Amino acid sequence: MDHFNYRGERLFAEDIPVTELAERFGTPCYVYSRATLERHWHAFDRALGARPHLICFAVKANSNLGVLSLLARLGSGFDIVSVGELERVLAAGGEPDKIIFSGVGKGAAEIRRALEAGIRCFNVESEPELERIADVAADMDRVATVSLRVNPDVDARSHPYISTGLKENKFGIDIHAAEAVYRRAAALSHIHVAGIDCHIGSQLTELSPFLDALDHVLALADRLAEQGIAIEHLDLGGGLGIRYTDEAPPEPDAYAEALSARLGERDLEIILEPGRAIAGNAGILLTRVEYLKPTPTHNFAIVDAAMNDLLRPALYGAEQAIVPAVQRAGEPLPWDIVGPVCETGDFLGKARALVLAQGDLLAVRSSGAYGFTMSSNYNSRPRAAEVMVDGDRAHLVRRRERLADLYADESRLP
Ligand SMILES: Cc1ncc(COP(=O)(O)O)c(C=O)c1O
Ligand SMILES: N[C@@H](CCCC[NH3+])C(=O)O
Repeated sequence: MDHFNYRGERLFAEDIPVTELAERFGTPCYVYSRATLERHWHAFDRALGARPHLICFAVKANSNLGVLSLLARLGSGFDIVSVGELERVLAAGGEPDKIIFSGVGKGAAEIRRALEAGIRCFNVESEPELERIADVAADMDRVATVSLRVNPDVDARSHPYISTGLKENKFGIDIHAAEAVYRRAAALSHIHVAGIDCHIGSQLTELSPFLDALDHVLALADRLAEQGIAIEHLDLGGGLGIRYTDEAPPEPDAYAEALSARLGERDLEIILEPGRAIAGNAGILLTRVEYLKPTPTHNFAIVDAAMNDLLRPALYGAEQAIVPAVQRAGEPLPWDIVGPVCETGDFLGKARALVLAQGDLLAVRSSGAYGFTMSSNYNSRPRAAEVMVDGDRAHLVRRRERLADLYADESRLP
């Protein structure tokens, strides 16, 4: 049995034809491969070998309970950015002491709930956040373990919306200001300083920005050690890219090897927070062609999935491969694959050379990360179903929303 991989070389879990999945579960529909998710998680875990480490899946990439529970059973940790993600991880059976809480805007109630649950560490993104965590922890008579997320001013060379490590970005604490904040943290009685955290962006296709950032982080760790502030772990964030079309990102092995070479004999636990590299090429979005609409300038294939289901093309101009479930003979035409939403930006792909007919089933590849999690009810469209394929079986891990769900919690004016 073979499935997908980072390079997206295989499309579907072979044991079940996607046509059957579409019949059973309807379209649009997200389909995930259990074997691929597991293989990708193990690839990171194995890559770090005997070095003490924790792979914390970035929940924002895919927060389906089926996906999270599968990873929890492998022993995965989780990187969360909200109390909503925390509750999902706990509901999926994730271990609290393997949860890392990132994000620039943690609310007091979120901090309280995370402390109550017993998470492993807060990645602190500003001095006022540090003070808030200390206050909440003092109020609860707990000690909060923290890392400071530093901003090393390194260009991830990714899309500007998903680059996070430049000094003009809102993320992290300027690495030059970080020492003073560490000194403050070390002096707070309800704070335990454990690590340094750094995440410079997503969909990185080269190693050098990661290594530049690591150099800055290691230099900071050395300066802190001189001041008596011992660092136990380095959290290097997520960000390793995947192949959507023709990218050739490094594999986890190569990444880990380069990290290890830099780390040498240092006694530091490594935490990684991969999201996309685990889930991206473990999922596809199935959609059906509703209408073909050739016009004098463009051929539009109107499909039943839209920007509310998969936002990446509209938001970032992202290109994801789109392939028909059944290949038709004939001369390909350039088709714009568009959804029913009332926006010109509602497209899944542009000028794709395909032979199409009304009713055809298409798969948008590499949709397992930042697909469903970024979906919305725009145009009052119900969210798609999510299905997990496991060998020759498939089960629904989230049903398609019913129309009544869309207004169940609203009320008319009295
Ligand atoms: C703090 C943090 N950790 C981890 C991730 C996961 O990133 P990726 O899906 O690129 O691995 C992100 C998103 O970029 C993030 O902001
Ligand atoms: N949503 C983005 C990635 C954001 C990463 C979150 N820090 C994408 O689809 O590429």
